[in-house]
Amino acid sequence: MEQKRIAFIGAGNMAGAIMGGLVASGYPAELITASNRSEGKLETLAEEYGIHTTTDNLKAADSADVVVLGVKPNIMEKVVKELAHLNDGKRLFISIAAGVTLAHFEAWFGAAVPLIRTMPNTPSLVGLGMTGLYASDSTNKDDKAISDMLMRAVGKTAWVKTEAELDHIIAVAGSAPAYFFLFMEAMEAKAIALGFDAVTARELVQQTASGASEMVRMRDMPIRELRRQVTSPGGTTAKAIESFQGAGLDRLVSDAMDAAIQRAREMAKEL
Ligand SMILES: NC(=O)C1=CN([C@@H]2O[C@H](COP(=O)(O)OP(=O)(O)OC[C@H]3O[C@@H](n4cnc5c(N)ncnc54)[C@H](O)[C@@H]3O)[C@@H](O)[C@H]2O)C=CC1
Ligand SMILES: O=C(O)[C@@H]1CCC=N1
Repeated sequence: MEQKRIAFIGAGNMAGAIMGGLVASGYPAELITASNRSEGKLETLAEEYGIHTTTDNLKAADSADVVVLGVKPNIMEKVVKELAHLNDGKRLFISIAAGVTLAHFEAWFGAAVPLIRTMPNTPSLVGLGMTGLYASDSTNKDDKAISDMLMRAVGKTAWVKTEAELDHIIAVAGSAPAYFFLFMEAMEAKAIALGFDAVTARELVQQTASGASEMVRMRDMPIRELRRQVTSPGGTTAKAIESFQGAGLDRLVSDAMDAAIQRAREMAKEL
């Protein structure tokens, strides 16, 4: 694939992770420019990755073939309107923002735009991201390939065929690290209440979560079967699982994921 000049507009946590992943995967740092409102983050990025930096969004985007829009959803309209005249039908725009739809982008650009919407998650910061991607009709094969390459630099990718499915990706992956953190927080708090010191409690929870996750990754069997293997009939695990299921865990999880999807739709309407 021909190597493109890539500009990141908004160089926060998520965009910073993608830039780091790109450079680590061997993408030439001299082809990457980060633009951010504040200079502090830019200095760190320039030092760590050797990329170009600027506080001038327009300058960054103007010199790029691919523009990654990495600002928060409520800032997006302002940023896009500033860059709208750069939409020449060839330059690719990639959004990582939740709840900002293709219709918003087209309204703010004032025209159809080659745009790929993505929904990453924070484990991208440690190279274990899971990103959903959706391509607008104005994009081509190369646009999809470069977006996929960008997000694979920080983890795995899954393409969806409709924009609505990106809201489902938010529920299953984008927001989902927080569900696991919440569960781990509750376990850590209980471990401390049981008398473990904070360091040990954290390690017990972290290593167990990581071990369970690795088993799902490495063993080609249903997750239900992995659970069954821990659960001796009449044993301790069975009692714990009974307690979770008695409290309606499946329903709680399903309701929580529906709430995330609902909020993504609302956010789109609020813009
Ligand atoms: N945090 C998460 O779990 C996820 C976040 N996202 C999306 O990623 C996007 C960025 O989120 P984070 O990286 O977490 O936020 P962040 O706050 O770390 O990054 C946003 C950056 O944009 C900069 N910025 C603000 N106004 C600007 C402007 N006018 N021009 C240039 N830069 C400007 C800020 O200084 C900041 O560095 C959001 O749209 C969010 O919806 C998507 C998936 C997951
Ligand atoms: O909570 C949010 O709105 C963003 C999108 C997915 C994860 N964080």
